Amino acid sequence: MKIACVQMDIAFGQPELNYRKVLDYLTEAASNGAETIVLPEMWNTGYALTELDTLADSTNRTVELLKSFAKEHKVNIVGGSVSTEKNGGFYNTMYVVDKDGGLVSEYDKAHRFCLMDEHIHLEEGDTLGTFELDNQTYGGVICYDIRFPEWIRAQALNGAKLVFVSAEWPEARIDHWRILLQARAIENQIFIVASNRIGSDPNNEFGGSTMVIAPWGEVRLDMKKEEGIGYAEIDLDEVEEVRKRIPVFADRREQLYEKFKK
Ligand SMILES: NC(=O)CCC(=O)C(=O)O
Repeated sequence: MKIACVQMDIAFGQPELNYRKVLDYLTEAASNGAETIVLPEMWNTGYALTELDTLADSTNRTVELLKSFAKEHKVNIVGGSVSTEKNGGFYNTMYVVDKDGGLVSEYDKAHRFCLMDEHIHLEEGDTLGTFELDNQTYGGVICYDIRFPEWIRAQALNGAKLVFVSAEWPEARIDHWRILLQARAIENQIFIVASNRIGSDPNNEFGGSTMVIAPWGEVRLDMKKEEGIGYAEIDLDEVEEVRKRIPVFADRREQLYEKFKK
């Protein structure tokens, strides 16, 4: 599978500019033969959280855009995340559409990041975020979620051989980003495909380092701070090869862990 990761700057609080830019990137990736395209976190508004009442997507605009693009270009899209308004609150929502234009996942970020005020402005999600594309199970999480190993493990235990990550991760902690992503790949023996933004907003400079990491831990793509699209070829059979080499999942002792759970 040819994967395209979009690493872009996001215009703070300016959805019109961001929708146009994302459409251009989707068009470029599809014309270069991508089968699955991955976008970063909160790409419609950035972290303009105090303005969500006027800026968040409350009309299904993002879903309609992704669905029609996917169907026309026969491409899967892991639509990063966008700020949404639904059920009387605001959410940080990842939409995934398949190449027939079907919505296969709507995942709301489960862990709110207080250093960026998410706990004040956003509701938390409570679904797992696994989904099916081309008869394979995948996982999807958003940024801060990667600090919770049990959350990614839950996705792996539910069959995800690859977990997509969409992020707005600041440069100040980019070493954590890189190490955490590699750890999540190695401990779960899965692919991690992670798209982060670059540029800055009034509060943070963002660190890029969009990466694809293989189940043995090798970095197959690292975009550093370059704006644009990074491509990688992925063969999910590698997951089984690594699990044969070191049978972590067969050796897990679930009952032992339950015994000492606090
Ligand atoms: N947007 C986010 O969730 C950022 C998470 C982050 O920066 C971290 O250190 O964790």
